[in-house]
Amino acid sequence: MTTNDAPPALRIAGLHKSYGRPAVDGLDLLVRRGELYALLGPNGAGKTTTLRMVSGLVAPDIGRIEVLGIDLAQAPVEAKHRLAYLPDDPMLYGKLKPFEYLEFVAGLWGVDARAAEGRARALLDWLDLSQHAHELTEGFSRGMKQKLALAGALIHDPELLILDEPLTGLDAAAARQVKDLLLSHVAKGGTVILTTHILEVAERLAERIGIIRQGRLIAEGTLAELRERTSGASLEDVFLQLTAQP
Ligand SMILES: Nc1ncnc2c1ncn2[C@@H]1O[C@H](COP(=O)(O)OP(=O)(O)OP(=O)(O)O)[C@@H](O)[C@H]1O
Repeated sequence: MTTNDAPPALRIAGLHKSYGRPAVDGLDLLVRRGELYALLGPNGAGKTTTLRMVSGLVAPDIGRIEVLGIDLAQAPVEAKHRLAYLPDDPMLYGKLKPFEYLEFVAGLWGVDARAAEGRARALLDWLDLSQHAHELTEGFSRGMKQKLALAGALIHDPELLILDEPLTGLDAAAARQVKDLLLSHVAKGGTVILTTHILEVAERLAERIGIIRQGRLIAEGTLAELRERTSGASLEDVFLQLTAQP
């Protein structure tokens, strides 16, 4: 099977989830392998709920999710092994040091200890956390915790990386490190799906952008394609036009 025949990184069809009112309301989405895809939408549009369903943390009411061609409902363990999900409020274990945390996460994924050690070192170096290797994470700043959680998400080298607001609260240097890491993941053939309210991030990083409103995909394309659909000059103009009520 060639790469072109390979199933997409993510295929979502007819996805619904209601909490009394619909949070996700008939969502269809396709993300190709090797793509960096940004999912945008106003507050409460259903972005986090979608990502949580794709990660297997929340069960859909109706709909189908395929991760790299694997049906999440039929083979949840196999599908979840191929992805990593970084929530916007990741949980770390405060009494662990960065290496211990990464070793622990690697163990959960069944990564060989030696491979995990090398990978942990490389990730901590990349994210500029090596000088804090001997400190407990409970003393880390929010940005440092976020970077360590990202390292944890990458420790088993997932093909599909799903991130909810990965750059919120990071300073300029940390944001650059994280962006470079995401671009490198994609350059190596991995896929990244992220949500962000920082439109500049989507503008600069994403190959394609999907905009959801009230649980449905209302527009999708490259920035140039989205601009063509509207009279917007910037992504902010496009976003505000497309998501304006009603
Ligand atoms: N566990 C839950 N229980 C009840 N309602 C929920 C739950 N999770 C999400 N919702 C509701 O579903 C809707 C979509 O929420 P969701 O968090 O997916 O939106 P979002 O696009 O990620 O928003 P934001 O940009 O503000 O993070 C909202 O109305 C929210 O209140």
